[in-house]
Amino acid sequence: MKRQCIKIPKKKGESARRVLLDFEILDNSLKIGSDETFLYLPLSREPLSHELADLPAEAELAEFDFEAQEKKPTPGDLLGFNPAYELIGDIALLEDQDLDSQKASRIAEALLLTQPNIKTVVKALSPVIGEFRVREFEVIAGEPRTETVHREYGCRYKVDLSKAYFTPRLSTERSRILSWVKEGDTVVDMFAGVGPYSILLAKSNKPSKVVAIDKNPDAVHYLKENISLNSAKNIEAIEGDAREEAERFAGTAAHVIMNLPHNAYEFLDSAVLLTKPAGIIHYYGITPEDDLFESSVELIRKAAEKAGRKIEILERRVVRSYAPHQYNICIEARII
Ligand SMILES: C[S@@+](CC[C@H](N)C(=O)[O-])C[C@H]1O[C@@H](n2cnc3c(N)ncnc32)[C@H](O)[C@@H]1O
Repeated sequence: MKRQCIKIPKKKGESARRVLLDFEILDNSLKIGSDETFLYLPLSREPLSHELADLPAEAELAEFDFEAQEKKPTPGDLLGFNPAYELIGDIALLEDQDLDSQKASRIAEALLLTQPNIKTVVKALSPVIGEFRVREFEVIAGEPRTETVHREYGCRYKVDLSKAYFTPRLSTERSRILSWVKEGDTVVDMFAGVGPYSILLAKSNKPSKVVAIDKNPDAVHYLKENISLNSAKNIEAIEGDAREEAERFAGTAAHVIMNLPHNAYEFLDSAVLLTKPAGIIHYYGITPEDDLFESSVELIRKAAEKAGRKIEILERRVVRSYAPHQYNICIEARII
């Protein structure tokens, strides 16, 4: 099957393969291709510019007709059904809190047997709750821990899932926000968690400064560790309440990221305060299907009007389905 790939002279093939593995963009379901001079390394997605920059200079994007790898047994082959799980670093998370312990153990065993990248299987004991948006877990099998390192777009995020929020499900969303940011912009990430938006943005070298705020001391502990793990520059990690910190950075932000979907509306005054003229708020919400955007747009408009400003809605989109008839949405609003 024809696929996009990295074409590289054979003598540089191994170093290119390692870079692609590191960024998790080598498609392992396909056999690496070759001819007399070149290797063809299949890609699982379009590489970002900083990922391409890390490849040997001789690397180029190309197309190649690949053969599929021989099929290894899957968890579904052992179980007779495909188990639902989320992979965060080397931890597989079974999200169904109603899963009985016998079935959970069978799934865990099948995952550990067939997926060498999984070292621990945990089951969620609660939904994401509280001000810090964390959940409780039970380790079902494997190494007894809830800390892991997750790789995303060439960045590494260390996180203890029982202490700070993290989900890989927003990875596409994070790269979408990256596409909004321009050279020299100041970005304020009001609810930064362990840093997946802030660090990706800082690593792109586009913003002149990223201010990453979180109230959860554990999240900020990992945020700081992740800043050094990724050698991210021009980023300031702040443990504090976004509302209070907004005073300090008033009028500076070209972009304000509000990734606290259940409560972001309570912080709109602060987000407006943060924006410089024509700055953009990236507002996340959880909304019902019969009012996906209208009420949220009104809340943004009211917060802007209170500050004597106007809004222009640039984009609105459904990020993902959240619960029956409820959606995680994002609105991009320019504050004029
Ligand atoms: C849904 S999580 C998002 C984290 C991160 N943006 C991500 O994508 O992984 C929301 C974060 O907001 C933080 N938070 C909640 N209230 C806050 C406040 N008043 N000020 C700053 N951070 C807050 C929580 O601790 C949590 O880490």
